[in-house]
Parts: sequence; C-alpha cells; structure tokens
Amino acid sequence: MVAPGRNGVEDSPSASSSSSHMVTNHVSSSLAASTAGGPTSSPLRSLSSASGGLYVSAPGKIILFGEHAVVYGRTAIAGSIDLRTYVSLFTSADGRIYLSLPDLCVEKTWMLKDLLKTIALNPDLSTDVPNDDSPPSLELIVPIARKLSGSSEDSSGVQHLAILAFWYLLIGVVQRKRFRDQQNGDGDGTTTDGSDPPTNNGNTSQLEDPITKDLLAVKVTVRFKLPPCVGLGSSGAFCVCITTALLQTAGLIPPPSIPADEEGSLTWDDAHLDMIRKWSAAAESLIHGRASGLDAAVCTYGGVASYKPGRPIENLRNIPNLKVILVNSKVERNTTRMVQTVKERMKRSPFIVENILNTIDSISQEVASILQKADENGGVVENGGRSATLTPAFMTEMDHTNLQPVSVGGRSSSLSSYVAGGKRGSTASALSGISGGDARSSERNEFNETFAHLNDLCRMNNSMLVALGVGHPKVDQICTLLARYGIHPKMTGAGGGGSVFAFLKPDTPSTIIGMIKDELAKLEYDMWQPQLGGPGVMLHPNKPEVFIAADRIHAGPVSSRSTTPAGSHQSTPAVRHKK
Ligand SMILES: Nc1ncnc2c1ncn2[C@@H]1O[C@H](COP(=O)(O)OP(=O)(O)O)[C@@H](O)[C@H]1O
Ligand SMILES: C[C@@](O)(CCOP(=O)(O)O)CC(=O)O
Repeated sequence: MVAPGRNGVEDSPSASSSSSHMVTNHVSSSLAASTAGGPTSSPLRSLSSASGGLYVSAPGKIILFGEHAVVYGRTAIAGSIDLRTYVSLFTSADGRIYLSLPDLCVEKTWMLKDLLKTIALNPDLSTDVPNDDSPPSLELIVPIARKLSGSSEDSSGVQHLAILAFWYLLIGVVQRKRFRDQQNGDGDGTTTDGSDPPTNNGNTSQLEDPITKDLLAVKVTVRFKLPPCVGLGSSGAFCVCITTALLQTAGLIPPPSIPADEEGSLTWDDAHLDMIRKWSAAAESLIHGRASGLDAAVCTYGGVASYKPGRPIENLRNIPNLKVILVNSKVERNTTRMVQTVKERMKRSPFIVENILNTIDSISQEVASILQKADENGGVVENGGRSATLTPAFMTEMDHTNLQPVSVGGRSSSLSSYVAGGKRGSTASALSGISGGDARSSERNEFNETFAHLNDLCRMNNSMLVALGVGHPKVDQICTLLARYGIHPKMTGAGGGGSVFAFLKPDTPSTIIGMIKDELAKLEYDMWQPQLGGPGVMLHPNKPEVFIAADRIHAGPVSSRSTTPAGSHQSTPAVRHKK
C-alpha cells in the first residue's frame, strides 16, 4: 500500500465537524471574509505547519509565436519565465480536504468521506481507469468533480474553474491510486514504479485508518508570483503545480532526484514529467475550453521550445541572447472566450481563417529556423546555458542536470545591436545609435539581422491575431507607443487584452528602457523584463519565500491579487470575472 503522503501531517483544526456534508464554502463570501478578518478565520489557517510539507513550483510562460494557431495543430514557440506559481501540500489528519487560493480569495473545505461515498456509488470509477500514464477521463470525472466541489454548472468564473481543475485532478489521483494499489495486491508497500513508498515523516496514523488509507485528505495552498488571466500561463502553472503535488503525494510518481537549481530543488525524469504534462494539459482544458497543451508543456519542462500538438515538445537548443520586455495591459480576460472567438471566425470564414493560421504556422517555423541559423552563424548563447537539445519525451538524466536557472542577460553587449525597424530619424534610430550602414563586422550584422527579423515577425504575428479577432484597444495603444522606439510587440497568450511582449536589443541602454517604462506607466501599464527559459516544475527542499512572506503578512492586513510580479499594484477582485 502506498502511503497517502510523504509530506507532514498538520494538526486538526480545533472545531472539527464530523458532518458528512460539504463543510465550508468560503468562495462566495470571499470579499466579505477579506474585510472581516478574512483568511485568518479559515480553518486551514488555524493549522500548524510545523511538521513541514511538500512544496512544488512551476513557471509561467510567454508564447513568443503561434498562440491560437497551436489550438488547430500549428506550431508555436514559447518559453518559461521566472515568475512562478507555488503550491504547498500537507496531508490532513482531520478527514477534510482543504483548498486555499488566497489570490482568488478562495478558502474551501470538504469532507473526505463525501469523496469516499461518491467513489463507492460510481462503479465506473473502478472500471474505467486508463492502464497507463494517460490522464483520467474528463467525461467520467468532470461531472463528479462538479458535484463534489459544489461548483455550479453555469458558473465559469476564475474561482470555479480553478476549483474544478483541482477536483478533477484529486479524483483522478485517488482513482488511479486505488487502481494501482489493487493491481499491486493492495498493500505491498511499494509505489507503482518500484521505488520505496514515501515515509510521511514517520506519521502512520493515516495508513492505519481504513477510510483514509487510500484516499487523500490534503490541504493545498497555491500562491502566485505571476499575474493571473493576462496570458502568462497562470492556468498552466496552476495545473502543473496541483498535478505534481497530488501525484507525488499519492506515490504515483517517485520523489524527484534530478537537480533543478542551486538551492537544492529537484525535478523528475522525463517519463514522469511527461505524465505530469499530460495530466496538467487535461486539467487545463477545463479552463481553456479547447486547449492545445502548450501551456502545460512549457510550465512542466521550462526552457524555450517549439511545440506542435501531437509531437514531443522540442527544446530550442541555441537561441540568441533573447531579451524581452513584457507589458501588462491589465485587461484580464478569459482564455476560453478568446478561443471561442477564433472558433466562431473559423465557422464563419473557414478558408480565410485557415490561411491566417497557416501564416502564423509559417512565422513560427521561420522563427525556429532563424534560431537554428543563429547557431550556425555564431553570435548566440545556448538555450538557458544548456548543452543539449532537449526533446523532453526523450530526455536523459544528464539533460535534466543541465536544467539550471538561466541567465540570458549575460552576453557581451558589443555583439548585440537591435535593428529597430523604426523610421529614419525616429526616436528609435536616434536612441539606438545604430545606423543602417553600421557594419563593423559581419558577425555583428548577422546578429542585428536576427533581432530585426524577430521584431518584424512579431509585428506580423500580432496583425494575424488582430485579424483573428482577439485584439484590444489597449494592446493597440501599447503597440503604437513601442513602435515609436522601433519595437514591434505582439500579444502573448489568448489576447483580448492580457500581456504584450517584445524583443529588446540586448544593448538597449537602461535609460531608454526607463523612458519606455515611464511612458507606459503614465498610461497605467506595468512593464518588466522577465528572464526567459528557466527551469520547469520542481520540488523545493524548504518552504519557499512566498509562503514565508505570506505567513508574515498573515497577522496584518489581507493581501489581494496583484497584477505585477512584485505585487506592487492591486488588481480587480477575482469576483468581477463573470466571463
Ligand atoms: N492566483 C490564482 N490562483 C488560483 N488559480 C488561478 C490563479 N490565477 C489563475 N488561476 C486559474 O487560471 C485561470 C486563468 O487562466 P487563463 O484564462 O488561461 O489565463 P492565463 O493566461 O493567465 O493562463 C483562472 O480561471 C483560474 O482557474
Ligand atoms: C490561445 C492559446 O493558444 C494560448 C492561451 O494562453 P493563455 O491562457 O492566455 O496563457 C490556447 C492554448 O494554446 O491552449
């Protein structure tokens, strides 16, 4: 039998109820809770976390090229960014399941025995189980997840989708664990891959409990460093974190062993990362409607990669010193709705839309070949400092050892100039100090050319997205502003607002970056420079800072969602999402 958790078990809340009904639904009263002392009154928060827990994080992402087209099977190029999402997971000894999403003002608890009962009443859950690593059946599990979570059928707000994805994964993990335990002779003490079962920090109480021994009473908290609902992969990172934490807790994947950063964080081997990716992609499809799987892949593996549905994600081995800026329009939107917009256009004008998608596909393919060409011509740094081409489905242990945090800004600026593409005598030309005739070395010219090319392709891709109907006036305003500097950004993610990214020439003086930032700030847009291509999902050896900081803040005023990585700006309350 597999232990229900390798993580610590927290103390039970003092006011424990033995009701077999759903216990507390804090979602609907989230804002009221905030004003009335909020999360501090949650049963979850009254628990001690002295015994430790399991901490997992996954990165956000930028789609460089190919969003929407990738939903229809075309190629996309995307990379992870250094804004991560963190989950903490404890097993609970009080027979309750807890979900805390402080950024969304969600605090929910359910009784584990309700899950148990439902499983007993659904024989299909015992028979309709994939015999491999593929994700649980959405068709089978989602109706059960809706019922158990208490989320209403017609609600599609951010909280509902996050809760639904959590429940889909939880039921799926429980179902798979029971199935594998039965196959293994119910209690042979090993995980399905033959590794030792997690020790649960020496606490065996749950193992001895006949009800909970094969079910998960978990307490899950998710904290974000990336702004939600603006195209930076918050849903992908969320699903990857929850999937990983639950699979790990159930012993369905072994503890990770591959170093992922200098702080002792670890990641999993390729087979288990692939399982995480697949389960996360299924969960994310509940949030995205029709999901391509791109977000889940990038948030799982990290790096910068080319992705085509149905094929293994292909890590781009050599990339130029890509420096990007991200601008948050602060227009939060719903990916499902944007995907639906494109679908409707496709229905109305299939021939035109197919051609637009093919054009986007050509852009992505050209980008992939530019990046390879850049390798041949020199003037590049290897992707994330890695030395191998990584096709995650076939990655080796050695490859993973190279999945270290990336510094993309370290290259000598003497090689890097950005042909801004601005008008002659425009702000950009004047400020960049680059003239068309500047050809001190052919290598430098090649490098300039690479950036000019990418800049131009960004403009084209953005126009195609506008043609698909996912533009937004605020995005247009940002594009117009940056064009004065010769920078041509594009929407990243589903569009309809959200975020905009652009390549920046690596030697752009900080004064210019400051000017751009100030201009954007006057219009109330946030701008920052994320690091591109860092590590994917990982298990942290210690409590991440984001939880320590939250503990500190806890005694003080309740924080609300932020739209910037540093949390310096407040965003609209999550409850305003009615899309
Ligand atoms: N801070 C958060 N906590 C929990 N879930 C979140 C958070 N941010 C986003 N999500 C989940 O991700 C969904 C947003 O996904 P999506 O519309 O695809 O935006 P994005 O482009 O950021 O991925 C939300 O509906 C919610 O389910
Ligand atoms: C529009 C799409 O291509 C990307 C959506 O990205 P995001 O949810 O906005 O981060 C959808 C998908 O690939 O599943």
